[in-house]
Amino acid sequence: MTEVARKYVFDFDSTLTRVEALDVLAEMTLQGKPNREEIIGEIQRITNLGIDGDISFTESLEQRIKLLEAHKDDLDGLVEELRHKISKSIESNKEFFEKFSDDIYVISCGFKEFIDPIVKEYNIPSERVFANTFEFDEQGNIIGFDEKNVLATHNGKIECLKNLDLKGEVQVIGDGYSDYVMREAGIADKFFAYTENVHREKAAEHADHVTPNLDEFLFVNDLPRNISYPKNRIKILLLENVHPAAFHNLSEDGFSVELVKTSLSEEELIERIKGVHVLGIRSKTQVTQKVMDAADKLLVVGAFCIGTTQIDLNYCKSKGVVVFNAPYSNTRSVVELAIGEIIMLMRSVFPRSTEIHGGQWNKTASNSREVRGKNLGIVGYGNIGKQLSVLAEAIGMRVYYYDIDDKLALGNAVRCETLENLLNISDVVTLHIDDNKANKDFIGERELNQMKDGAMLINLSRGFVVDIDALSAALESGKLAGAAVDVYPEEPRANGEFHSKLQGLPNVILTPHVGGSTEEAQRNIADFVPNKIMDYINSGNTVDAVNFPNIRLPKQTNAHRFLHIHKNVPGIMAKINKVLAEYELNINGQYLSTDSELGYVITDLDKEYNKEVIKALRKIENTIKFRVLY
Ligand SMILES: NC(=O)C1=CN([C@@H]2O[C@H](COP(=O)(O)OP(=O)(O)OC[C@H]3O[C@@H](n4cnc5c(N)ncnc54)[C@H](O)[C@@H]3O)[C@@H](O)[C@H]2O)C=CC1
Ligand SMILES: O=C(O)CCC(=O)C(=O)O
Repeated sequence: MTEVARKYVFDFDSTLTRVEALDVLAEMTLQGKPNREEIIGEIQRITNLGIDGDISFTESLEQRIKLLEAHKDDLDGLVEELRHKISKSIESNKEFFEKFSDDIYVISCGFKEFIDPIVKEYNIPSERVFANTFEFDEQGNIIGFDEKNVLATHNGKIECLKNLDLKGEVQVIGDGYSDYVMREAGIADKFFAYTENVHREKAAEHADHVTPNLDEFLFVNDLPRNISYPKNRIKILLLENVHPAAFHNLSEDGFSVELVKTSLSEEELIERIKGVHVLGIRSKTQVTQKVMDAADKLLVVGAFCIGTTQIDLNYCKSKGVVVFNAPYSNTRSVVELAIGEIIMLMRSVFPRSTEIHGGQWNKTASNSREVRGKNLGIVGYGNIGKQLSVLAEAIGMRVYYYDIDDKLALGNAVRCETLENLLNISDVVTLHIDDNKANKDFIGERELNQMKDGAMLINLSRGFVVDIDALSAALESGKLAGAAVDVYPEEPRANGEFHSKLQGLPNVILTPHVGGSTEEAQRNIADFVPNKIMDYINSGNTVDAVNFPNIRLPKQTNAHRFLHIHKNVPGIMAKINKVLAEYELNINGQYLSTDSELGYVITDLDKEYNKEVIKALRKIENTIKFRVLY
């Protein structure tokens, strides 16, 4: 890293700290006053007018101090409060303040009485803090400020910085008007609009660079920092209206997140994927080879659902892109819908409902049966199938299941050796096989004919699993007495018009792929998948990845972490370790996880090393991706 003879001038309020100190002081001193909220609101309004340059700073200060009614004794409490309100990225980058201590200044229109003790902990001595000072009366009440101080005047920071006559490039880091005018006046060389705590449009417009946190500032200036790559530079694109909590979780961690309500076509996605590090989708978006070829920065795909066949998993893997899904978050929702549909179909509730909506009263018991004692055939005894098995038994059904794998029968469920056996005996057949493309037309004319006369079929798995022409023929002929279908061979990318051969058939429940669409499920997914994404981006963990060797790594403490993804070819580990040995790295730990095609090796090492090793590791033949984390 190059150390340039630069000077760094920081603002205090809303930059070094997350708050405006006088607002905090007001909260404290006005406690118990009946019109407290009103006065605090007024103080904040005046503060903002001053920051944006809409009233003179002296005026803003005078008005606020009058409203504050503060005392000298309140200041200790204020300092204590402020200690807990240091900006997150300032707090995590103490190393910069230590190493560049001699070049860092604070110029603030706040007050030395509370700034000095706070910034002292960041190696900024009182003599490099330029701020106002309070005036007290004999009882210690704060009655004003030193009006002779340039910082108590309009554009006082310009005057203050001019008087300092700093040598070298002067960079100002702040959030408001009084900061960017130093740059405009030509006294500072660069202004960085600091938006970690507050985003002021005017400041951003006048900035050489908008810096959402100190990580970004340190990154663009190539200065020592706590984190290898600022998270705000990691772009996340979330499609298909995923729950807003996902946006919240990922933005809270510092990532730049964009939400799109619908899925995108291949062409649209090819356009949008450029520069994106993380893509979040549900079941509609196809992540094809063409999309992956256009993805120049992609690290992770998050499927905010169970199914992953919409993603070319192997191609993602060959590009070193990890895919996560949410294998259990909506399981219960699908199961509850299946239970509801079994009952609705058996009782012919939908035909009765349609009749009465049409103004027809048709009280009848024909084609209306209890589910108790009836045979339920579950095809696919996985997470959904098993949970459905338990609930169906609880309402008195006899459960049969068929699965290609050997599965433990829960409760009294009975395994069927063949699909035909299950179809022959079931009153209701419900499909919960996985979204494997080999399951296309799994239920066709032959299978429907193997079902009992008057039986019902439920498909909550994938549309292509059932031959829709055959199903509609079986319903029209009366072979089947009803069906519930949630998934279709072709589904629209956004809400709107939709057509299916099954429309208008009696005792057929049609839903628009909402098996997993409950508030609870979407909320669960919005926690589960972002956690997996963050765990991979921040630490390299691949636990529960669907296309990648899984590894749970120990916590990275005081070390740099090299993540090397490569084709699993003979001799590659030896090459990696040869490079590490050549550069004499002090290795704290090394972890390896492989499958037949891919190797993922993680090396934790001491922070001090020759950075040329990174280039050497990237150059190793068959390297797919390489990242450094700290
Ligand atoms: N409608 C909706 O909104 C939702 C649909 N789903 C779909 O539900 C399906 C099941 O989900 P999970 O239970 O979580 O999956 P899972 O992977 O836990 O279970 C699937 C089971 O099907 C079995 N299987 C696969 N192919 C088979 C075949 N040809 N014959 C017999 N058994 C076969 C597997 O061995 C496995 O036990 C998936 O297709 C998923 O995409 C999941 C959530 C919501
Ligand atoms: O809710 C979705 O978008 C898809 C639900 C689903 O089919 C799944 O989780 O596999």
